[in-house]
Amino acid sequence: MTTQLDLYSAPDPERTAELKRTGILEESDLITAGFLATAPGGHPPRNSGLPRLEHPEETESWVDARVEEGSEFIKVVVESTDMPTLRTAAPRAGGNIPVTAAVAHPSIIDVRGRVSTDEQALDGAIREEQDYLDGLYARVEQLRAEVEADLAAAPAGHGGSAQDLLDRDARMAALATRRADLERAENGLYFGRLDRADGERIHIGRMGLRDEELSPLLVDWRAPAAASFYTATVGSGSDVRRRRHIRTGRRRVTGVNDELLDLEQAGPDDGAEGHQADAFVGEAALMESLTAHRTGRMGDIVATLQGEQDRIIRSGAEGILVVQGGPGTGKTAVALHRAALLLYTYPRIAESGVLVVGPNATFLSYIEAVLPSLGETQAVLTTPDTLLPGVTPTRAEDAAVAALKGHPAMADVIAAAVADRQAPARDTDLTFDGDTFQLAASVIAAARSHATRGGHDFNSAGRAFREELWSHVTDLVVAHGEQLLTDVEEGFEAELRRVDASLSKGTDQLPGQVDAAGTEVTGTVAAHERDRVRAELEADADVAAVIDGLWPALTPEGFREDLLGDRDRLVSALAAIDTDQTLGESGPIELLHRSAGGGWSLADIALLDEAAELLGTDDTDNPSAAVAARERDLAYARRVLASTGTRGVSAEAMADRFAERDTRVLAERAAADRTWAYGHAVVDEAQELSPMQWRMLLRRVPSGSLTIVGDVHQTSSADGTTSWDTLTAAHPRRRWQVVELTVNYRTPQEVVDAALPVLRALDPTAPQPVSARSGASSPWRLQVDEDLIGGTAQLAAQEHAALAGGHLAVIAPPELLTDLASAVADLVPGTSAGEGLDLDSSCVVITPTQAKGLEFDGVLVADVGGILAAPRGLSDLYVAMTRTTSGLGLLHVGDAPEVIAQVPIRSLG
Ligand SMILES: Nc1ncnc2c1ncn2[C@@H]1O[C@H](COP(=O)(O)OP(=O)(O)OP(=O)(O)O)[C@@H](O)[C@H]1O
Repeated sequence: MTTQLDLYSAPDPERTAELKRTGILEESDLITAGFLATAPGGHPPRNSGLPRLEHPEETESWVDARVEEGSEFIKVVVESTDMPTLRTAAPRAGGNIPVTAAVAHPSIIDVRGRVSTDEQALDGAIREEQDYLDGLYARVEQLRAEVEADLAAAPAGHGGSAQDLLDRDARMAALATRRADLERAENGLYFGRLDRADGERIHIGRMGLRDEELSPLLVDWRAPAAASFYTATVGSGSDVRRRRHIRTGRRRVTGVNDELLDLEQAGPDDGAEGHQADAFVGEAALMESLTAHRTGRMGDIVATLQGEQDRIIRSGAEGILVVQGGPGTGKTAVALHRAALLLYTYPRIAESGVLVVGPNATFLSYIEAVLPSLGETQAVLTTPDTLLPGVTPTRAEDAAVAALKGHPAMADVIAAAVADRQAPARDTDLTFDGDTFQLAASVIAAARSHATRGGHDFNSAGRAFREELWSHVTDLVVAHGEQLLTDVEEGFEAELRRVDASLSKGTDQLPGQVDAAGTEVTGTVAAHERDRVRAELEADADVAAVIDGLWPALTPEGFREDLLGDRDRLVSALAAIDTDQTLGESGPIELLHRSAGGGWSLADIALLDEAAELLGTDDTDNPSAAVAARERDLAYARRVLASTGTRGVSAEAMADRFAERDTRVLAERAAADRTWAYGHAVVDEAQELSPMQWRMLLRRVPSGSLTIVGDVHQTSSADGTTSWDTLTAAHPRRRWQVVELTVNYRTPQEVVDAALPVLRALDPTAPQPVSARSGASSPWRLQVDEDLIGGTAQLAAQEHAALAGGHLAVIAPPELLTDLASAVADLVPGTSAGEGLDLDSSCVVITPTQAKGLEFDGVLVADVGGILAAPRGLSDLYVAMTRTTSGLGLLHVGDAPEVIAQVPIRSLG
């Protein structure tokens, strides 16, 4: 049964009196106002402490009230159900607190506490915004109809040149994009309004819309005109008088919150909240969003961005912006919104795309919907292990080997190893046609010096080197031939003289100075004869082996195998650097040598990329990419011709046009090309990257425009960054700026406080983190000495049931994962774990590394001691404890580790 409640209603005084009489409300409870609104579907937020609805389609109601200074809390009393009463976060003075209560039988909901508002003003505001929203949708419908008409009117595609077909293709693609844009309008199209002192109103939304006269109806949130929606505060000098947040559910306005920024203008009953300079922007809308259920996927926060976040998002595209921030401060959200803003603002970035790098595939699934929801598809989402097209790491590797391969000195090792492959200058013999020729060391050295002049890559320089040697060898062979001819000639003349003498008959002319093949028998070889000699030389496998061997064409993969698989080569390359001091004394040669063969590891990717950069492309040996591209173009051309019924154009001719104008979408082209120059890159969980991975990444963005977000207290990889100074110092020529986010939007203050000793153990000087809300969680710990797996699984089942459909993560050390996942799955069907983690599952069992960047309604940390035992155990524990939006349980074997000792104990009940 669906129950509809009035959108807004004042509390019923009679009913209130009855509630006081029956003791549900206390006499001292002051009820000044209460409002209800309904939105079908959904569940109460986890933080409400209310059970999930068995039939969520019945109703979900929320109460929105302004809480005045001095109030401690507001409480929602739900009569006629046995649901607990709700105590929300202690309100900030002057802020709005949304309270969500799910009511199966909503006979009455009252708000108590000192709350006040003017429901008539709100009612009017909602009607006003509903009218505006209706107008926006009318315009959207009109634009949609135009796009559909254009699509229908597009020529069927018969006949015409290949160029015409391509133009038609491009036009259809543009119309389809426009249609997709307009479809996005169904979700949160309009969310903000600014009233300026001069009476101008700006309506802000997910996209820009204009009326038929081209006057703006809706300003895209990214446009400069929208900036003050996120940043204007009382006393900030802006001319904004009122900021209004409009909450919508599809095409219906469900709530309005006003903040008056020009307090002198605000009357006492303006129906709006005053705004403190340090308060949140649109607090009611923000709190509603923060306490909503997690879905397993990140959503955009475009309606509730806060000032410090907005300033980062809008800062210019130049240089590298490092955003440091504790857990939950919105770094990921900010980085993605910044990418959307840059794509919108700078055409040159849109033309070359944005690279988004995240720590693992699960994290990419978690964030993948954010940019499309903001209308941006020109981004390539990737992880460090897929940054090198065509190479997939399949091999696990020791942390010590991985750390060694990630060390910045490996760049010198690779460079030295590459140099070692360039023509060692020693006398070298080769045999051709039964004769032995010598390439003198001095000739090889000169050719090498000519080839490396001008800073060419290894393979280009190698081509020049080999060409010089081929030419030299040809000279040697030709000279040898000339010598033979001279010898023959001299022998012939001697013979003639002998004959002359014997015949006593003089001669001054030899028969035929030029023979039939054009060879000048006087000693100079004709050009075409030289070419013939060169061709014969090149066809000689032994000669080619000697010349190619002096400076071989190399692929990065072959080079890496040759290097790591050959102890002598390693010794020689490592001799280039002071191994004791730079790579440690743990036997770098042995560690690296051992890691040869058996596929690629993650750390190999950056080494291969470094090698690829120095080696350059080897087109001669690798035509396959070009062949594959041609086949793809041909197949596509045939499909287009077949589907459009075009005659008179061959698939080959059309494919030729594709080759000139690659029809793959930008993101596809970029992802397949190692040398693609992205317009901007976003690097998330950036603290995890090794110095060698940084070199690889920075190469992808020659413009040097990057947004790097991370937290140096959450670093878990052995070769990751624990100070941004190290990173900036390693690349002094780049332009760096480090900024900080300070407020945790994910984790309630109680959890932040519970994690504080861990943070302080990591860094005693770390600033005290602040959360946006409190009162939503009571972290606990429990000693589980016997049957850790079974005990944890049981607790997980209990917690999962208590979440009533909310998302639970059990975070455990890697060695427990398999057993724990199967034990939890026995009790909680549908539990997901391991590779290919299903984020839609309401229960997951994961390691701290896998949990990076994710968030859940509740978290159970299994075996705190086991997590702390890892090389970066404190960081891992800090990550694990800060993934929750509400509940946190910590399980430990034996005495509680010191860093969690002050968390209250929960007894097994
Ligand atoms: N202004 C905001 N409005 C609404 N929600 C927000 C806002 N800022 C952050 N959040 C929410 O807070 C949560 C944490 O954000 P996010 O994952 O971006 O933080 P983070 O700094 O990357 O965290 P971590 O370092 O722990 O991975 C997300 O659910 C995000 O949507």
